[in-house]
Amino acid sequence: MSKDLIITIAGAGSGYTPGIILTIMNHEELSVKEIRLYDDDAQRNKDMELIINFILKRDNLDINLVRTENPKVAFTNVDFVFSQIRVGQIEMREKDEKIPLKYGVVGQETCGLGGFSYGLRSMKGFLNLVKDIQQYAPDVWILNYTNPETIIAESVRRAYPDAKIINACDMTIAIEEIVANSFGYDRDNWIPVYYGLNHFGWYNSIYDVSLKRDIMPEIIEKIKSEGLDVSNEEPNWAQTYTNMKMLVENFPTNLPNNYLEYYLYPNIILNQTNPEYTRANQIMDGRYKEIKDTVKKIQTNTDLDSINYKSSEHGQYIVDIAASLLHNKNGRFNLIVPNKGAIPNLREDAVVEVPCYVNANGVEPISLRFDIPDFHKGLMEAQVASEKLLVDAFFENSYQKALEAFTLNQTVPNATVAKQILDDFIEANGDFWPELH
Ligand SMILES: NC(=O)c1ccc[n+]([C@@H]2O[C@H](COP(=O)([O-])OP(=O)(O)OC[C@H]3O[C@@H](n4cnc5c(N)ncnc54)[C@H](O)[C@@H]3O)[C@@H](O)[C@H]2O)c1
Ligand SMILES: O=P(O)(O)OC[C@H]1O[C@H](O[C@H]2[C@H](O)[C@@H](O)[C@@H](O)O[C@@H]2CO)[C@H](O)[C@@H](O)[C@@H]1O
Ligand SMILES: [Mn+2]
Repeated sequence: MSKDLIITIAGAGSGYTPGIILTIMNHEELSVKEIRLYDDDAQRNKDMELIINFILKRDNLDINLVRTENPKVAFTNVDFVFSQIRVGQIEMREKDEKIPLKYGVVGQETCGLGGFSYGLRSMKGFLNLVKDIQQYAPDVWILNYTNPETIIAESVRRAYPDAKIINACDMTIAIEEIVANSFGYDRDNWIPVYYGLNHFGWYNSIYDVSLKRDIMPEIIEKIKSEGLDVSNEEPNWAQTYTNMKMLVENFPTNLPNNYLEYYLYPNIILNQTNPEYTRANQIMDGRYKEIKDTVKKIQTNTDLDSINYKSSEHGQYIVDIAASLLHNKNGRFNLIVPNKGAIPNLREDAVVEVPCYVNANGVEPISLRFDIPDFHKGLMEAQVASEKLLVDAFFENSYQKALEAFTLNQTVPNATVAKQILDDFIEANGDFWPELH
């Protein structure tokens, strides 16, 4: 295969970049001649350039690597953009998590009010990114991981309805992976039927083609009796997957997305959270430190054998989507798309996460053959409405809509607290947020 593709990674300073590039380089169906690292933080971009150059040389991988902070250079003549930006970086994530916690409310990156604070920031930065991509590469496919994904997807749909964007989340494959590994299944045999909003959904069934039955009921029983095997997980994710047992004990009809813990059990999550040292602090001391340590090792030529970035499920998922588009493979992926009847008894203008086929013509969502239960529908309707109000607030510069969004969020006990947290976030976000009046 002759090498022809150019891929740009936007938000290249992210610690996910080495895993994504290693997946690209080892993928049999993608023949890439150039990878461009694009980030608006030159230092983070340079650090990643150094790491990627080291890996390419070490592994004898032949590719043209370009580093740029200039959108024109990043996007001209490119075939795919993989986007994974974090507007405001980790320092603002820390505020997203800690400000609600001051008021006894869940503080999380993508769920609850932390997710709304991130959402208003992320929409502003992401829509600028899409504007640049549209200017220099109007026909390019954007494969997006940038969070919070439902809010991003809704805002792009309103501002750039013709943009070719696929919004994907790695959470469901991570759930499937840990379930399969815990109980000895082969998930290559699975046809999962999943529905929801991003970080807010449930499995309806998991048909195993080799066992010739829906194995979701027995998976739920196994989680109830044995719990998931969290021995290979870092402590934060181990706690999350351990909490899945409680979720299925109380709601045993469907395998849930773990992120529902923030909406169904905020009381328990608050007890498990240290308001002085949140997930952002763990990442500063983890992924961020690993990047800096790796740069130092390369610069000082020491301990190079310990540099251990690997291809991962996270990279595999987005790269497989690109291959399915390129080679018309009709691969099946859970993606974040306008509902338009895919979930028949949910408002058609919701942005939902459902199984989709991906081919040369883009994304073809699968319509469920059943109505979702009232419990899920009720939870989702409140979530959809609150997320839509937040997007309205962004486009209309409306404080009132933002307050309504915050008040309606199911992690919030009352409107007084919603207003206090909103006002704190306005101050903390400054120019990262649109003006609200
Ligand atoms: N969808 C998923 O399932 C999934 C999985 C993992 C991470 N994510 C998301 O991917 C993103 C990256 O996560 P991370 O933890 O690696 O973050 P990170 O902060 O380590 O890296 C993100 C990079 O984006 C850069 N950036 C910020 N604004 C930018 C802009 N306007 N233009 C170009 N670059 C910009 C930053 O400088 C930073 O280097 C986040 O949005 C995160 O929520 C999503
Ligand atoms: O707290 P972080 O930054 O480590 O993770 C937040 C992201 O969590 C999900 O992705 C996980 C994935 O589920 C896990 O198995 C592994 O692959 O790492 C991923 C990132 O840590 C979630 O889907 C993302 O949207 C979050 O950004
Ligand atoms: Mn996700």
